[in-house]
Amino acid sequence: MSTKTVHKGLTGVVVDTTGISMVNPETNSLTYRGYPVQDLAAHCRFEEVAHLLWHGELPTPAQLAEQNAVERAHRELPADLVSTLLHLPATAHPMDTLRTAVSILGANDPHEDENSPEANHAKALRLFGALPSIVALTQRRRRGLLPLPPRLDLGFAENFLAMTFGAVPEPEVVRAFEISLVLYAEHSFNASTFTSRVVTSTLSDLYSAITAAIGALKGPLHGGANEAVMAAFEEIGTADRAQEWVARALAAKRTIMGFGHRVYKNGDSRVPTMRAALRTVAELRDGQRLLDLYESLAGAVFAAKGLHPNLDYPAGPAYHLMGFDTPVFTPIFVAARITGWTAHITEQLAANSLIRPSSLYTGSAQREFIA
Ligand SMILES: CC(=O)SCCNC(=O)CCNC(=O)[C@H](O)C(C)(C)COP(=O)(O)OP(=O)(O)OC[C@H]1O[C@@H](n2cnc3c(N)ncnc32)[C@H](O)[C@@H]1OP(=O)(O)O
Ligand SMILES: O=C([O-])CC(=O)C(=O)O
Repeated sequence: MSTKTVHKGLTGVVVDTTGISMVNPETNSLTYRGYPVQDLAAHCRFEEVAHLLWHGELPTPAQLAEQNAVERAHRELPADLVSTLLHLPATAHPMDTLRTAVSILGANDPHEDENSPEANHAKALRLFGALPSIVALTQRRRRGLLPLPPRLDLGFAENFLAMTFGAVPEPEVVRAFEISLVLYAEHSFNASTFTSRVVTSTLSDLYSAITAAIGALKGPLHGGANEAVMAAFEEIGTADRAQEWVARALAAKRTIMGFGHRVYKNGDSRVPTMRAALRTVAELRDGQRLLDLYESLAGAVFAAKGLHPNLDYPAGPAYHLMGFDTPVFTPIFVAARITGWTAHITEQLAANSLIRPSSLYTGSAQREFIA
């Protein structure tokens, strides 16, 4: 009889230390490098939060200007990348397009295999600048529109939206979008970040770690839930149908996307901030019907199962009201989480140990081979 204990799903297993963020389920709080995420969302540009995650401190004006200059220089996508992306089927999932794009950027980077902190920071900035352009291209292509050039006079969030929709929207919508980026930026050892650390631990390259992380984020139990939330809203239709829909879904043992969390059991610390951002967008974009459905479904799920919403629940409808197609929601999450992923890759390399857990064998006993 084995004395090994199986930690299914690694629940509760502490696999390493991190100085990047702290998720505290007891107090329902999340801090990035010590700062409460709500304060960062209220007061910081997303670029400042990116600097904080990468360097441990908020930037001085000079540091921010320097980082912005590099990020903006990467917004223009290489022509061969654009041409390859335009050859992918127009029906490809935008997460597949994004994963392919990162892979191509890696293959074209002569410094791909350099793993010094400086080389990897340069790659992080390259992806930080390029990802919104790839997401915008993908969204426009879905609507039969040509890609737009980047706007180098604009900040990260404004440029992202202008490249997608052709103009900068109302300042309140830009702020709501930027708040979502700050909230999505980092969340300790979630599945995609852990994936990036596993790949990094083999001393593979940053682009390989990020393509793997994108694959992990795509699943509906993780980042893909923000898309699945919209599918549920469409299925339910109106607020008055939510309770009956929940009863049927739970009776059929369906998972209700956008609810529950591996770490937070009493509510996701980011939800109130994102819910307020959703409300702002809903007021500007005729979203009362969606808001009613949001509240009614949340109430019905809590009443039936005691589950709280996670960040994907308010983010999905907010992106919908901003004008994004549902399959583009998780790619936006990627454009934000690239900051957290790359901070973790650097942290992993600074004190690396190959990540290779053990397993408890339950297959056939050893037997004789007969040729
Ligand atoms: C940004 C993010 O990635 S946040 C996460 C996004 N993912 C989702 O929204 C997907 C829906 N949620 C889920 O599938 C789960 O809550 C997870 C995967 C996020 C967390 O899973 P776990 O930590 O394994 O869940 P946990 O052990 O707490 O589940 C307890 C019970 O609640 C149930 N449960 C948890 N979440 C849900 C849900 N969304 N719908 C229905 N039942 C659920 C589980 O089936 C389990 O039921 P049981 O005791 O009868 O078997
Ligand atoms: O922490 C998790 O398991 C998932 C999550 O909320 C995130 O990655 O933002």
